[in-house]
Amino acid sequence: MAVPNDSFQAKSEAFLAWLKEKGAMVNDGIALADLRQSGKGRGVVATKDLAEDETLFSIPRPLVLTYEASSVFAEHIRLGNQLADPWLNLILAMIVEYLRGSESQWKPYFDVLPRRFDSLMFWSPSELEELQASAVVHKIGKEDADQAFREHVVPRVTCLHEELDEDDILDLAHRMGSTVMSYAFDIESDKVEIDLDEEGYASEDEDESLPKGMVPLADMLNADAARNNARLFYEKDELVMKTLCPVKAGEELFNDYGPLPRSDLLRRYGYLTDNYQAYDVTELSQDLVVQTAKSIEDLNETEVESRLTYLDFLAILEDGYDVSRPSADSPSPFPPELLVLLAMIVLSRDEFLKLKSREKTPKPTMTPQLERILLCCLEKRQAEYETTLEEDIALKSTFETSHVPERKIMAVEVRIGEKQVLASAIASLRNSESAAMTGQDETRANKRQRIN
Ligand SMILES: C[S@@+](CC[C@H](N)C(=O)[O-])C[C@H]1O[C@@H](n2cnc3c(N)ncnc32)[C@H](O)[C@@H]1O
Repeated sequence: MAVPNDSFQAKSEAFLAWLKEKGAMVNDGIALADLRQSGKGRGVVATKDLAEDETLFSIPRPLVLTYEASSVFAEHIRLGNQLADPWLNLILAMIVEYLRGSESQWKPYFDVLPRRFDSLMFWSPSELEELQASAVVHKIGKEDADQAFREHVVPRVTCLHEELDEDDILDLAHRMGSTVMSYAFDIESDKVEIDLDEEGYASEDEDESLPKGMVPLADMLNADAARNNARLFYEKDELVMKTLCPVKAGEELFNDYGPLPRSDLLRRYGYLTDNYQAYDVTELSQDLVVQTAKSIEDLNETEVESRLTYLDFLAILEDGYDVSRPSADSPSPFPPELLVLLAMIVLSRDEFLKLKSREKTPKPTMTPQLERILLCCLEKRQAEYETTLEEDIALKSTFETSHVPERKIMAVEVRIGEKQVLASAIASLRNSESAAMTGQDETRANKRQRIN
């Protein structure tokens, strides 16, 4: 008896048929699989053993959904109505193409894109409360997105669809905005050289300015931190997904979404896996750091302000500083920018003026004075969470035997990760404090011995 072709599977098949009809090449050793059982939606899996550097599929550039390729672009050029923001442009293009229904060449693609999201934008206030003091709660940006959509997207869509009211358009904008956030690629042209760091990531500024595009099928690959085995290459006429290592039949193909802390993974993609634990961070706000330093060191308000203004002028002042888990590559949990900020605000006035005259900053070197301030910052930060790490670990152990909503489980994982980062940074500072005290005791004992 034939297996019933549910609409999920039928949509996947129609999507693949559409791709091939439009000139995409798809390796017959891969399949677009139904991974809903493991909570991953669709994913790409190997159906045969694949070699390293093997082409999985290639997508002709005209199939990539970009603002420039969409039907709205020519209209905006005619009206002089373009936006400078590449994200808003793509969201607008997606809305307009989606509303064209079967008139749009991308209709079979929209049929496999999600309508429901677990990213933080869609969490209720009570679900967000489970994240406690995580700084990610302040980075969701729903109000800012609403404002940008009202100002730029709603009027442009209304011009084309008078039948839609503002709320309908806002809902669509959030849906497309979240799709773009978790599916879009930075589209490198085959000509432009961009600066990539050692791990192959563009800097945040480069990232923001690159045009954004939706690459059908390339965005059906899931990701799981260290399990990355495929990558998209930007060639002249097409975008090509290739294996990075040999892949066995039955294994899933994973793209790389970047070294994201689990809080950000949840914010942008709405899922978590343990493999991202290594990237967890907890944020110390500039305000917390500055206020703590002021109160411990009894610093002068005006002096501190002048140091902050100077760091801002040098473009090295941040709103928040990520404390991370120490690793072999980066053994200190504290970013150099945080040490520079602290070193700068505790400098004497003379030393500050000397550095300023040469447009310099202090070296990011840890000192006992900075350690004392940081320890106090971390303890204050720890107290901002409503429960302790131990309480959360005990709570997590009850999840196996009781039914708990998925979003709550993910929130508890995120706050456990952040509290572990805090606990480990606090332990490292306390160890260093007690090592310094032992060192002082030994020096004193040695002196005494010499005197006796
Ligand atoms: C670029 S899409 C990948 C294709 C997606 N699975 C689909 O069905 O359309 C990114 C989304 O896939 C899901 N995802 C990716 N990797 C995952 C993983 N390792 N575990 C669970 N969900 C994952 C998340 O919902 C994420 O927002």
